[in-house]
Amino acid sequence: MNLTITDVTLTPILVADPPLLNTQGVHQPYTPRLIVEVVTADGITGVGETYGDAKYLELARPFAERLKGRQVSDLNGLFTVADQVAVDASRVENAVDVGGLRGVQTADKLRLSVVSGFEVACLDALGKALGLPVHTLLGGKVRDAVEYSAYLFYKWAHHPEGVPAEKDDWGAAVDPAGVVEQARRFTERYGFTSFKLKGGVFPPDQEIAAVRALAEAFPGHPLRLDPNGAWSVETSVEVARELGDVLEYLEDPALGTPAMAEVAARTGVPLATNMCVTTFAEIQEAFTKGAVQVVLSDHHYWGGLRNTQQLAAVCRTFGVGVSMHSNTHLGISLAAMTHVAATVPDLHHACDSHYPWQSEDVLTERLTFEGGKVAVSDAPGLGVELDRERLAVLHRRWLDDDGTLRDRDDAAAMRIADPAWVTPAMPRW
Ligand SMILES: O=C([O-])C(=O)C[C@H](O)[C@@H](O)C(=O)[O-]
Ligand SMILES: [Mg+2]
Repeated sequence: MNLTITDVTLTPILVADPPLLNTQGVHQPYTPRLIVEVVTADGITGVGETYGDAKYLELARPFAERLKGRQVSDLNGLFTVADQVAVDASRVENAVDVGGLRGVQTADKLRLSVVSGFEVACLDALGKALGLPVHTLLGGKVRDAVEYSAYLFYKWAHHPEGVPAEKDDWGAAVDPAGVVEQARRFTERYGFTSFKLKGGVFPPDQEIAAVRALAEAFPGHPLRLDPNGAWSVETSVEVARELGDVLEYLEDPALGTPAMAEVAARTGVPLATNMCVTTFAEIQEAFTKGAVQVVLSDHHYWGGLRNTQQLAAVCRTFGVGVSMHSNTHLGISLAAMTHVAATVPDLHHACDSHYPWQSEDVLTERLTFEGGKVAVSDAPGLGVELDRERLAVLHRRWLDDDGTLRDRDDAAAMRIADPAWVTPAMPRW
């Protein structure tokens, strides 16, 4: 068996995205992703997926060059390679990530997000070469299916008039009744039993009313609300007081570890984060201050599936819960999330996934949710197959774009509907 990497292909694509609202603005009609393929000397191809914005692409290209001649099994070496790739200072100075939804941008965060795509591709190739599923390479699954939550968004019925976009059949959700209707569709289509509402869009009293309506429609089901740090400490404490009896956790109510610690000290509602703890360096302060009770891991942020396991071990050590965060992603990443989640012993919360919002994919067969769960594949590697025709179509869309959609910009998308829109100063309420 020859595990030497002989070729690496990077395919940036644009995938359809519905008009989902968050505190920064609204999703653009198409969003960039990067598909990574590594090929071994034996002709085995492994696939990975990560962010596709220009700042990731410009790191992924020199990274890919350095991989040729290395072994797909040399996963630790990926971090050494990442350190050799220079990050342009302008990419990290005063910059925020994912439209401001992932905290402050750093060179490390950029590098780790790139490593994650390659690590998954290497694990897929290695698994295929050995005839073993990725979860076995990670030490073995402790469950046969991974539970996901319904990721509810306030949304418009369609993108603004005149903007080229794919249609979606979810309808609008801009009030409590719309949110409950969307939740019903999620349960009918996918069987989800827990619900997360993306907040920070409307004033808190309206979002409290939406969560109350969900609690009434789905009594006893786990509920979460995530305003992406849009509230002051006082507002966060007030919302926690109002919704404490129905929330499984409140996600990033306030921005930054000190504010989260203050909120945590003043409420009994557990706080979750994918904003103030997104790297190992941020753990110590947050955990010693008791700022978060649940960390939402994300293998793209943390540098891959093995780092996600390490994060879970640190959380376990400190008695902090762990679950999973999601941005827009396709089936390769859902498969990767499912493999790693299957190996984490104490995963007590359903994971987030945007996948139901994605009508397009690059796989020959979409992954499915049964009873809100994705079955853990025992096929070699990730257990997914690339649909090269679809990949080519979505890449063509990326090639044809004049640059406006190649970098995610929720504020720019919002300005099309509301020219006066400026990214809100935080805290917004
Ligand atoms: O949990 C979160 O904070 C997110 O999922 C961030 C995402 O970027 C989401 O808010 C979105 O895509 O609008
Ligand atoms: Mg969040």
